Amino acid sequence: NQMNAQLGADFPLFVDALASPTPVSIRVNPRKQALDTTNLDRVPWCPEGFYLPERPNFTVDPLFQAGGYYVQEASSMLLSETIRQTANLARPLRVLDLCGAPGGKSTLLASMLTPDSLLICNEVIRSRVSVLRQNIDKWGYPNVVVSNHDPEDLTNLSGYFDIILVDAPCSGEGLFRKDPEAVDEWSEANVDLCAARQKRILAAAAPLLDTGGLLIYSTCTYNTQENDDNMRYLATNGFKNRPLDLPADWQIVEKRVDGAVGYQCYPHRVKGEGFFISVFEKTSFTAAVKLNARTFRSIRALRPRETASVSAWLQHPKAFSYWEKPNGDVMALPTALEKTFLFLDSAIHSKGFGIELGQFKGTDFIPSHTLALSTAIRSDLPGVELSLEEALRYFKKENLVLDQPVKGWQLARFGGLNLGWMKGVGQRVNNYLPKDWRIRMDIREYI
Ligand SMILES: C[S@@+](CC[C@H](N)C(=O)[O-])C[C@H]1O[C@@H](n2cnc3c(N)ncnc32)[C@H](O)[C@@H]1O
Repeated sequence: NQMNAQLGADFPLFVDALASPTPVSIRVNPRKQALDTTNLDRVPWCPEGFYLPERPNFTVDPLFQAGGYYVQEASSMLLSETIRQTANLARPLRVLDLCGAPGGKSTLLASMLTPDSLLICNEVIRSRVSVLRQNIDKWGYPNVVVSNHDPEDLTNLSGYFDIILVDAPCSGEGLFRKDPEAVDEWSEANVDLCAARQKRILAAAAPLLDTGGLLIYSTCTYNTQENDDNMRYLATNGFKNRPLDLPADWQIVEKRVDGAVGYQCYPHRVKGEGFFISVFEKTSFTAAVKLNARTFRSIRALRPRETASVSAWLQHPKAFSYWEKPNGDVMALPTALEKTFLFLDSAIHSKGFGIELGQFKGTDFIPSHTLALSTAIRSDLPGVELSLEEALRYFKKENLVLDQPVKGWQLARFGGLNLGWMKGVGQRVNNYLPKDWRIRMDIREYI
């Protein structure tokens, strides 16, 4: 009934669209270009977004496992055009993705920012942080931090950010076609709960922005109790709405509420699911918190000899400083962001920043999987280009038997992208894929 009232004459088209197949779309990683996109249709509002003619099994595509692309619903890529029209992307920005897991919009944001920008990807639900961490590791950008905080718990970062994305937990009406579980979870009581929760998240996000900073509020629902009421809440609580200029042929609907405008994708108008987005600029002021941390809490700087050995794994070794955690993990921090990380180290519980390089074991250095996937790794390290069958066996964590014997640390590669580490010992090649990255499905029909 709500949708009927909202859409009027369009309602039957909307119902028909819900019964039609879900479009499949991906967004490529601009720093790991390996996928041939020449024959793919483009997502109009995102230069890296493409539609696939059908849904392949992504798990068994090594390019997907290597972070060459992310599988993302097309409407939500509207974030790309939204940011392009409202932010100055040429300068370093501090960006917070407050409701981050599983990381779709985080990886989109990472792709758009300058390398000396900071992106914090936060997720409050602890069990969802590991999938976020894994997707961020796959994407491979050194300027991204993962954190696990309740939005109300980030007051140390008051006045700190240029952009905050609140991609809010919502009633999910826009996902009814793609995800039948979203239908079962819907109830009027849940809409009430989501609307109130979103308001609490927006209220917690507001003080974290600098004056003039952008608050981007998005949901995957059509519900006016969520989208409209929260736009109204922002417009009357220290924020000025920032309209976008979207071409009419994109068929994205403008939703006006008391002079503020948000943008709604409907599945009968766009090739994508239901999605809503709006942008607000902060007009009020919140004082920043001063923390005078002079040293990191627990990591120690590596000695010059250790630094010389580990820095050789990176393409631009001088762009990083080198550190060790108490558990022996060696990390590289981008020097442009060292002061920022020092501040963050005392301000938030981070689930890792910089690049985890690996660990010293006696005279050897065991490189980490994160390093293999990082865009900062040296491009001329020894490696072996695997066939599809070998790559899938690699992801099953099998020890490969290669045509040519190899010695020492080798990158397993596919389509030019790094998949992870192997080590040649005599005739054998040991597989260093971490256990929790192993694919569990039966690969026999794909090789
Ligand atoms: C729509 S999803 C985010 C999707 C993600 N931005 C992406 O593009 O992949 C909303 C996220 O908010 C988180 N969440 C749930 N309750 C929350 C709360 N009270 N505060 C902040 N985030 C919350 C959920 O765990 C979920 O990961």
